[in-house]
Amino acid sequence: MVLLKIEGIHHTYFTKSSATTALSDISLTVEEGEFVSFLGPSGCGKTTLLSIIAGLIKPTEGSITLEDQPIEKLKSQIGYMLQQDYLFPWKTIEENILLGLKLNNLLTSKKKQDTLRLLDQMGLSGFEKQYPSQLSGGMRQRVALVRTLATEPKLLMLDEPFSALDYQTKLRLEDLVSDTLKTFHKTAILVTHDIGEAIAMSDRIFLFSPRPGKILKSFSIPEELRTISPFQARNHELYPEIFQTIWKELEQIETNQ
Ligand SMILES: Nc1ncnc2c1ncn2[C@@H]1O[C@H](COP(=O)(O)OP(=O)(O)OP(=O)(O)O)[C@@H](O)[C@H]1O
Repeated sequence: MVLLKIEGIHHTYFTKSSATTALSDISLTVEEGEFVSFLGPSGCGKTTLLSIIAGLIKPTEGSITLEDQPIEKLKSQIGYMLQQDYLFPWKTIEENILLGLKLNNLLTSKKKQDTLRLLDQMGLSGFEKQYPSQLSGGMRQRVALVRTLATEPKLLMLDEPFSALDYQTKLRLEDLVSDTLKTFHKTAILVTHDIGEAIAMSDRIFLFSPRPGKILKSFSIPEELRTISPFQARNHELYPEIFQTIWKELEQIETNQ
């Protein structure tokens, strides 16, 4: 079933003296439970597209629907995990993860129990009363994931959520995020510069051209990789071949620039 439908998106930023076209003719669909990645050169409009999907920017042209309804009406159904965790430093971990539920008047004792159980599943039991500054970067990103999942969003936007982490933590977190999203059958869009991460985590990858961003190609990841963990996928015999194919496409893009 199609969850997200993007049709004919164009976007131009206008300032007093200039007009910058960031996106041109973007159309795609994302199925419920699917994990897709946006991969492309810096400045090709990936963040602009995420902001449009999130309903934060109105596109110059085109439409976006979530379950056939205009996205503007469904902003609360979208969850975020960003490069920075944006946890409130003066609130405890428990207060941070329950904040979204509280603000949306959704906090019940059952929801609280479910959210604390999720924190436990993330290996963070015992840290409820601690403050973000007492946790490592990887732990804070796990807290951010619990906070995001607590409100049960239909669509998750992951904007380079692992890029500020050290390599080992990043690999571990990729596995944890992938496993959690599969368990909850969540739909997600990942923006990344990391080809390996996109291959290891995604069902499909959309490759963007330089600005104005267009979708040049989409790659469907073979089932053999999709049914194993990202770490295992990075070690699968099919992985280097897919990596090479995407690498060559990106090189081609640079040559044509
Ligand atoms: N508020 C704005 N006003 C004017 N131009 C903007 C604005 N925001 C982004 N742009 C321009 O639009 C283009 C796309 O920017 P965007 O941040 O979406 O790209 P990106 O692919 O996410 O980049 P990166 O990978 O470096 O994060 C860039 O040329 C950028 O300079």
